[in-house]
Amino acid sequence: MIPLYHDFTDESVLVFGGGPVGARKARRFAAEANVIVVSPRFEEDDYGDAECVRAEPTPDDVSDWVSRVEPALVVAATPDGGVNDAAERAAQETGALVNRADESAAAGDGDRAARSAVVPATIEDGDVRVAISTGGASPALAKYLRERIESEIDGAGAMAELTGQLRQELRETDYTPDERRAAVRAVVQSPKVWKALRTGESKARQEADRVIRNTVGGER
Ligand SMILES: C[C@@]1(CC(=O)O)c2cc3[nH]c(cc4nc(cc5[nH]c(cc(n2)[C@H]1CCC(=O)O)[C@@](C)(CC(=O)O)[C@@H]5CCC(=O)O)C(CC(=O)O)=C4CCC(=O)O)c(CCC(=O)O)c3CC(=O)O
Ligand SMILES: NC(=O)C1=CN([C@@H]2O[C@H](COP(=O)(O)OP(=O)(O)OC[C@H]3O[C@@H](n4cnc5c(N)ncnc54)[C@H](O)[C@@H]3O)[C@@H](O)[C@H]2O)C=CC1
Repeated sequence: MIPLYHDFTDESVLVFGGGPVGARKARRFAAEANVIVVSPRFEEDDYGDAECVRAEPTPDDVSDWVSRVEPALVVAATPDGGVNDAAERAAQETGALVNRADESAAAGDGDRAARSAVVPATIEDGDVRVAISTGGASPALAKYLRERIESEIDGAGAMAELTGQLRQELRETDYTPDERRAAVRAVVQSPKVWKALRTGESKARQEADRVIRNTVGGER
């Protein structure tokens, strides 16, 4: 499996099953996509901005839903293997991606359905995103690693913003490409800049300018 970041803006995601798992996926995708959840019951507190449609499709009904909604991604999160199988087939027939919540992807690439996608454990800090998958083998491990890495990358979004700005500014100077690279690397490695970004106690920008001066000399 190869990780990709997919932009779901203006796309639809069709979720079958409104239990805890369907609701979690709905919340996740509704941050960006138009999400429709089809389920006979909706007992969770939060489905994000998803549209919840009360229905209990049989396996035969599922492809009609998929043709009508034309989703980019189908999520199969019902406890009914027949419905989830039908959702997977319908997704494949229409060219949509499919995420099965009920079936371990641990079996290995050979046994995974075509067009199948796994939802990773994700950490977001501004434009910085870290996604962790165990290839389906151990979701609990993906969650545990996510919790550990979360504290590691505190401030990364702010660091991305700061160094994004610095990269632009350095392009306008007479520094050579090698010097520019060294300057940006020194900033992202600087414990003082990280500390300034995390605590807001001192000015991160000033600290970064100091690091750049120490690395490649004064203004040019
Ligand atoms: C294949 C995959 C398909 C998919 O859903 O995309 C899948 C499948 C299954 N999960 C199961 C169980 C659990 N899943 C979680 C949690 C998460 N599961 C997520 C993803 C994935 N789960 C995909 C693979 C990801 C990878 O590659 O690692 C996360 C990362 C993302 C998310 O879902 O949002 C989210 C953590 C989010 C976070 O906290 O950051 C917990 C932990 C908990 O709930 O505390 C448990 C209980 C402990 C355990 O079993 O490990 C079962 C057994 C069900 C049963 O026994 O009935 C199956 C089915 C099977 O394995 O057959
Ligand atoms: N991927 C993951 O992280 C996890 C996956 N699972 C798997 O995902 C499945 C769903 O998990 P939960 O939400 O905890 O299950 P759940 O049984 O609590 O909820 C399932 C939902 O599906 C609905 N449903 C039943 N028949 C349906 C149909 N024909 N069409 C549409 N909706 C229907 C039910 O009304 C219920 O709202 C489980 O059966 C399990 O195999 C379970 C735990 C974690």
